[in-house]
Amino acid sequence: MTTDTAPPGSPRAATGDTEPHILCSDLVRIFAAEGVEVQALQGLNLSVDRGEMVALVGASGSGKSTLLTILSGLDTPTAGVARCAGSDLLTMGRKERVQYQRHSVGFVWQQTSRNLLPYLTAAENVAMAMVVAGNPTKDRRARIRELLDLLEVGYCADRKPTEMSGGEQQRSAIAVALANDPQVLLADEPTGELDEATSSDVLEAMRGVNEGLGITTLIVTHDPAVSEHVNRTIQIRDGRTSTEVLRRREVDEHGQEQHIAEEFAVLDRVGRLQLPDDFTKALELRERVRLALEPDHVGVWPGHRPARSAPDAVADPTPPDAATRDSAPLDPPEDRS
Ligand SMILES: Nc1ncnc2c1ncn2[C@@H]1O[C@H](COP(=O)(O)OP(=O)(O)OP(=O)(O)O)[C@@H](O)[C@H]1O
Repeated sequence: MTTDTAPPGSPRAATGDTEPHILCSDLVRIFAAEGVEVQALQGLNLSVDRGEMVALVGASGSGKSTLLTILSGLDTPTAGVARCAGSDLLTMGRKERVQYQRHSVGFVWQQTSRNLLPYLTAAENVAMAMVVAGNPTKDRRARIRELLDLLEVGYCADRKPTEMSGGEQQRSAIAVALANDPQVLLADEPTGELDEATSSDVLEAMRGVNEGLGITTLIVTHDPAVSEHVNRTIQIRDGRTSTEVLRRREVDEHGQEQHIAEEFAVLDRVGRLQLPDDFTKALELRERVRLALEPDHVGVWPGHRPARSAPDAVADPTPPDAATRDSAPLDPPEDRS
């Protein structure tokens, strides 16, 4: 277990929780297929506080679905730490795993056919999730109505999936995922099969659920518009978290509300970080680089170019090639892809 201190002002600091609601530390998942090993997760670190809504983005094959499948309890990591809603996902036994899947997490998949049984209505689909989890029958009808109304699909209660639009199906799927009051909602490309306007509605519905019920929400997506609906977007690259964009609102000196987005590189416990592709390409950084500690930043220079004024960039931290890249802001990940 790694220790983790809640940053001041974070939801965890406010609630006094000592542990993030989702915690992955040096998480590894290796798949062996036809004698070849694939390292889908290569020491991934992730910390999400209770009540946060976070988007996970990244290129195809970067490990997003692998991570979500582990967090949903459907797959077991090869090594590392993975804890979610108080459960240890590496050591939990079969019985605990079933309880975890039924009560601690709710899941929404991209394919509506995987979320809803086609021969049941929306209300029956929610009821089925409750029955399977052994939830008491008392007040079940009222609870189903309440959930469908919350997702604004109360009028679809008696409709089967084929009688609903894609957006209505995904909203009903969210109601199913919430049937047993999970602490964490996980969604893998929930808007992957929807058009832009419907996607926005579904993401807004998820935000409503996150804010209204306080459910910690993690969404894997390729949808660049997701950034408008979450305060934190984490990019995964090659099985590791690489950058994070944090968004906040501020009122400027003219009383106008400003939306501010800042991108950060993720630094892990042992000091590793990933430089963005466009940075490494711009300076032809490869294999090894020169580093220098400055009073308020760390300089990085190409290792293959000779430093004109000094053979050792650490001894003389201002080689002429350094230019001013160290102060260049990172672009949002979606803008770079
Ligand atoms: N069951 C499996 N067996 C073998 N390799 C796998 C398995 N599942 C995933 N992988 C491999 O692990 C890597 C990460 O896959 P993953 O599905 O997590 O990526 P992703 O970021 O979700 O991609 P996409 O955005 O295309 O869904 C890929 O190289 C993939 O081929």
